[in-house]
Amino acid sequence: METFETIVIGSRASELALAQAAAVEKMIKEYYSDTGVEIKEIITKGDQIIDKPFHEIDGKGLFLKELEKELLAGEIDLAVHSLKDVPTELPAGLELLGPTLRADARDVFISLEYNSVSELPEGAVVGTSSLRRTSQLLGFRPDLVVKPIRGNVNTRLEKLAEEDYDGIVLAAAGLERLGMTDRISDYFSPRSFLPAAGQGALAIEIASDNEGIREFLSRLINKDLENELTAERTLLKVLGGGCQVPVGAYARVINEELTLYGLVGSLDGQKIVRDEITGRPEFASQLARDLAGKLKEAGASEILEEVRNDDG
Ligand SMILES: NCc1[nH]cc(CCC(=O)O)c1CC(=O)O
Repeated sequence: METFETIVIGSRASELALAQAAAVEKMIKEYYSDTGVEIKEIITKGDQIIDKPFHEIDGKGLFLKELEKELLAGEIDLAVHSLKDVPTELPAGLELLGPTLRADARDVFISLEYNSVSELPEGAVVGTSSLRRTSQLLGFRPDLVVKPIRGNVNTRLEKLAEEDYDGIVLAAAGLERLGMTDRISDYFSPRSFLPAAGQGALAIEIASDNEGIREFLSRLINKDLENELTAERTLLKVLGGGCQVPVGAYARVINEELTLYGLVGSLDGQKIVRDEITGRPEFASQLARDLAGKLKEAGASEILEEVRNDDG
């Protein structure tokens, strides 16, 4: 097997991205103590647009393009991303390695005054720009006012303190990576308030022709995690989604059985279709297709069609 003196990881320059790259660096060093790791910071287009919700910007792969150019040019060996920000289809010549690490997949509620969403007074204002979070929040509290909020995790926490939000919803994983879990007021159960496909997991992207790095990193891959994420991402893909659709997906392998939970919801939370499926982990993608079929039968396609039309 080819050995590497130094592996170059490309990362966005944000604090969260750098923390993710550092997690992969640490992991590589645990497996290969003699290999050096260098982190190359790259500013992406997505980092420069801060004033619009994700689903309004020419979204797909916004944060990835510059990193992908460097991968294809052989300037970096691998790029680390939050898996949930990686589109289900990648450009030619690039691929994801099997997953290695997943932090807490749950969404969390953060408030300076209230311990949970149920404690919020009628008409309270909750900050999120995610269609998936909006639908689920309004699904169990139709009286809430959902107000868009953007920026990185730190910016959103500042807005919570300075603007008129009673609470915000974020991913636990981001806060965990930044060492800020003490800000969390409440954790949503991932089986009832479904996270985004791949939430909390790190994706390692490589150039497909870089067989050396693929083989070198293959022992970092976690098989159960790979099946869980295959199930979640296949469900999202079959339902035709990216981060611009109100689709939730969450899978766990327990005692050699994989259970996949899926949800599609309208933006006002009035129509929510959810279901789950259990089977053998190695059939992850088939299970996801079957669950997508069940969700469609229950009305998911109509809901997604309406959301697309809403978007204009
Ligand atoms: N949508 C933005 C985004 N992309 C990745 C994370 C961090 C969590 C993760 O790695 O899944 C976040 C923040 C959030 O959703 O609160």
